[in-house]
Amino acid sequence: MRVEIQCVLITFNVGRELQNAPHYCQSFASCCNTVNDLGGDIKGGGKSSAAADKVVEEIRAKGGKAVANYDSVEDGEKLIQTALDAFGKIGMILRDRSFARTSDLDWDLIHRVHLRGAFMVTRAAWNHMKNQKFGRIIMTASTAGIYGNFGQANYSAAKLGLYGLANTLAIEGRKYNIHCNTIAPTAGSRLTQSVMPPDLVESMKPEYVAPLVLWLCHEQCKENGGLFEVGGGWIGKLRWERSQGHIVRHKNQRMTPEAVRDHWDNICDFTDAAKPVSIQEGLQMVVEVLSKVDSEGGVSGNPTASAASAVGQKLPPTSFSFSHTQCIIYALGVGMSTKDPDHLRFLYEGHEDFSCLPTFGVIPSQAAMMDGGLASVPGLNIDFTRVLHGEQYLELYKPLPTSGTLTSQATVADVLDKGSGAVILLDVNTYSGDELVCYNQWSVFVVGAGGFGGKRTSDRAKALVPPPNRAPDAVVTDSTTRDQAALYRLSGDWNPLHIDPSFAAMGGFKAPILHGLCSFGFAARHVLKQYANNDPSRFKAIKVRFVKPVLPGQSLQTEMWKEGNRIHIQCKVKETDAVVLSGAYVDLHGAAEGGGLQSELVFAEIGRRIKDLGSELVKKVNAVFGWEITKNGKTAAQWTIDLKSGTGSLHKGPYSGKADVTFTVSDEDFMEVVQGKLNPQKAFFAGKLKVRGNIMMSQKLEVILKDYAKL
Ligand SMILES: CCCCCCC[C@@H](O)CC(=O)SCCNC(=O)CCNC(=O)[C@H](O)C(C)(C)COP(=O)(O)OP(=O)(O)OC[C@H]1O[C@@H](n2cnc3c(N)ncnc32)[C@H](O)[C@@H]1OP(=O)(O)O
Repeated sequence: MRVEIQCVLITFNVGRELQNAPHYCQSFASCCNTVNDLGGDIKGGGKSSAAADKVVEEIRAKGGKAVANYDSVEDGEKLIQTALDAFGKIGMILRDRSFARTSDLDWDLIHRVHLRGAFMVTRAAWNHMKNQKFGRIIMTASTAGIYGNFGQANYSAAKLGLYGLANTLAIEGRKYNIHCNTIAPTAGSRLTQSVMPPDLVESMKPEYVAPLVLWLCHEQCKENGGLFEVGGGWIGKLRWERSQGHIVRHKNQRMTPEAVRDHWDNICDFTDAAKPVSIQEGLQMVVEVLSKVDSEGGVSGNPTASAASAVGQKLPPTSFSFSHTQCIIYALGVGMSTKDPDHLRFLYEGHEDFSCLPTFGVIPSQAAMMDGGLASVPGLNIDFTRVLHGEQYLELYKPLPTSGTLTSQATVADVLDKGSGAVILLDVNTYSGDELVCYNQWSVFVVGAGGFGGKRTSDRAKALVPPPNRAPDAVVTDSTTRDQAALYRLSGDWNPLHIDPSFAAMGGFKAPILHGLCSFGFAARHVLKQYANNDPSRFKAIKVRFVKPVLPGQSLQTEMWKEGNRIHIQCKVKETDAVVLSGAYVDLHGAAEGGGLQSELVFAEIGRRIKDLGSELVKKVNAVFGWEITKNGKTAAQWTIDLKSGTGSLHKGPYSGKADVTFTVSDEDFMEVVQGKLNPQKAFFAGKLKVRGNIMMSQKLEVILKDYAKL
């Protein structure tokens, strides 16, 4: 296509891109040209009229009209005046990028020439264009500005600044028929000829750029505000594309960097991307977002519908990698100390039985809650300054490793309206590869967020179990330290509620409070020591309700009731006698599992041995062989045994039940156990007293022997 342009053309900083233009483009010849070039060398120094004069000569030789101008483009008025003096009108401004390369430090020079220069010249021309109701402005940007280019920060910024300028000029000029477009040419120039191979410079001839400029300047061309890459005979248009994005905050909530991180993939997903062309379109999206957030309910709004919609939602899965360091920090966090030699196996990675405390099982799943996971669930508009830990259930399916990577998947199991607060139940499964390692149920109490008309109870909630109505079987008292929370938080619960006095005050506490899971860890290890010889493989599950806050430095008193494999627990703060953990229990795996036998002795044999101890201890109960254990005239247990079948029954209170057990024990050890000299639990765990068969029965024996020792 041949483009005929009847116009006044001003070129500034002409450079090589247009030096040869008159040779191939007749259109220059048909214009009235004002050719500007400062004539600098590529470092911005020097001054020569050669470049501008050469172009003027060539245009004139083609029969065109041209005048040269050698002023700096900052003197835009002088340049425009040159055009007006010569031709009496202003048409098009061509911005070329024949800019001498300079150092990064010379920011001001680059900006003055490219950005400020464009501003000055355009401003000088603007009113003339407005008056004549026609204008075509071409900003010459650079791919260095569009894409960036190593070492060209100042140049890139100035060049893309031209595009920003052009965008606004396109809007402001539209009604005066002033169009402003931007080109980013790839062309051989004074700038690039020193760095490009000659044949490439040749193929990037200015002749392959100028026709685009001429078309954009044509009065028939409607293009306005466009950005074009051009070079080597190819032209492409660029535009903005915006991903659908993702809303990362909820009503009445802080927007957190964690939420941004967790939704990064959504934010950057260009599926169904929009192509906004105006700031209004951009704003429209923000308005839509605001109305979506505002219409959200949630536990702190008026949320029946949206809170219900949160149920069943999955939080982003999280991965948690740990080594022995995290296991040890956790053990210290829940009060383990080298003062107690039994604790060494949890504190020293070189210990032959080095183990991870079972309650460490809450830590991998905690990552799923804490790191913005909970904040990301629509409908749960949680005010995190009002969050308290309400309850926790943990069940292990295998002993925890001391290092590895575990992944956790959390689901909102239910949202309850407790009047004074809302309770969010979260089920979290934690896996090692495909294998389920543990399950947690978190119960998050959001103070003051109740009263939204939701349901009060849930069959999804792990039930609390009250302790038996008797004095506890065992009590362990342990002190937390003033820095207990500061230490515990290193395991990943960075909630400022536990360390920052001003944050604690916002929640209505006079001082930072201890993490619920810290007290939980204390109580669990008390049970593990008391009833499982600190053997983590005995731990099965734990359930706890946090009834009142504990302050770091207070002493925790764990009361325990043993009912078979279930150890009921309740914790008090010793200084205040306030119950802080209630309805709680730890389930243990049966002690006898895997015990094995070397030789077998049936009840009859036990009875015989007990009988040998003396008549006060053993009596024949009935025709069937039997015995009872008494001391000081009181009966601890009555057992009967069917000699023929080798099975027996226990009669008395909680011990009653069918017995079907065999024992292995040396005479001496058995005597010591019965006489209370050897702790039955220790004997049991030391392998001196082995039980096989009905596990409940073995537990009962332990209790019977313990009771006997008490008598
Ligand atoms: C990313 C986030 C996930 C991570 C979460 C954990 C982050 C941690 O950093 C935070 C912590 O560790 S906080 C420290 C540990 N927790 C505490 O100290 C809370 C102590 N408990 C309390 O203060 C009150 O029980 C209190 C304030 C909870 C409730 O007291 P009241 O408002 O007086 O309630 P009450 O009148 O006694 O009972 C009303 C209904 O609520 C039920 N309820 C009470 N305590 C509950 C609790 N702890 N958990 C769940 N439900 C509880 C009651 O049963 C009652 O309901 P219903 O009538 O149906 O039985």
